[in-house]
Amino acid sequence: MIELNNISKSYRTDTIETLALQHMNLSVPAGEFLSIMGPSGCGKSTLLNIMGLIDEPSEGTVVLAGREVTDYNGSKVARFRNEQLGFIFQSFHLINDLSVVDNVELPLLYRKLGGKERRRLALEALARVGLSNRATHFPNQLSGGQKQRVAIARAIVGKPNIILADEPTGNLDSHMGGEIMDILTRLNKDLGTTIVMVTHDERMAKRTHRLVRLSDGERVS
Ligand SMILES: Nc1ncnc2c1ncn2[C@@H]1O[C@H](COP(=O)(O)OP(=O)(O)OP(=O)(O)O)[C@@H](O)[C@H]1O
Repeated sequence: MIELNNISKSYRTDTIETLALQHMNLSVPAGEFLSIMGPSGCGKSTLLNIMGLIDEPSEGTVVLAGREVTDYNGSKVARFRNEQLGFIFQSFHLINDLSVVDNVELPLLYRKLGGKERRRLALEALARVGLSNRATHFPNQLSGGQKQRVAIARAIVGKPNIILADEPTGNLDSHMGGEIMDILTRLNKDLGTTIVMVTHDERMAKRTHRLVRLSDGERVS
């Protein structure tokens, strides 16, 4: 389902070259819930961004949903990302001027769907994260845990095969973080969504199927 083949990534500025990932191989079967851990700066976000087609590798190939996507660009990347991938970030990335349900509908604006159908799907996604009763609220009227649940609803509204989550519980206390893990676990079990999650929290990582540890841009276990 996700295959990274011999991926390296270096960032160049005028004076320095940083090797963020070195010859990384990783295969994530469909339906797996995988966590990635490692010290700050070891390349976790870079890895997730390459899987999510947000960043391009300097070397190596990426296969997602059976397609070699390394050379995709422009509208092809945008479309593939919109249809196949859902993203969740540590700091939620909600739009404060839009209501909860409008935030959730955003990824659907790029699909050929009528307004009613978009609304129905957004409400269905909100029900899945237990937030039907907050649809007309605005993000600043919600707790951190609720904001992250809205972000999850937005990530799943387009029914992606893969969810990429960068420290989804990083800004939450352990109780709220546990609730977010409950929701992700349920999505993985009920819908078979493949999830790759970067975390700093061993307790969250223990709740996933497999843990990959990185150090200095390489897999160590
Ligand atoms: N746009 C960039 N330009 C230059 N260097 C970068 C860039 N993005 C990341 N790096 C460098 O690449 C390395 C890996 O960064 P990355 O953000 O992937 O680490 P991380 O493991 O996610 O760290 P953290 O846990 O602190 O978020 C770091 O040394 C970082 O400084």
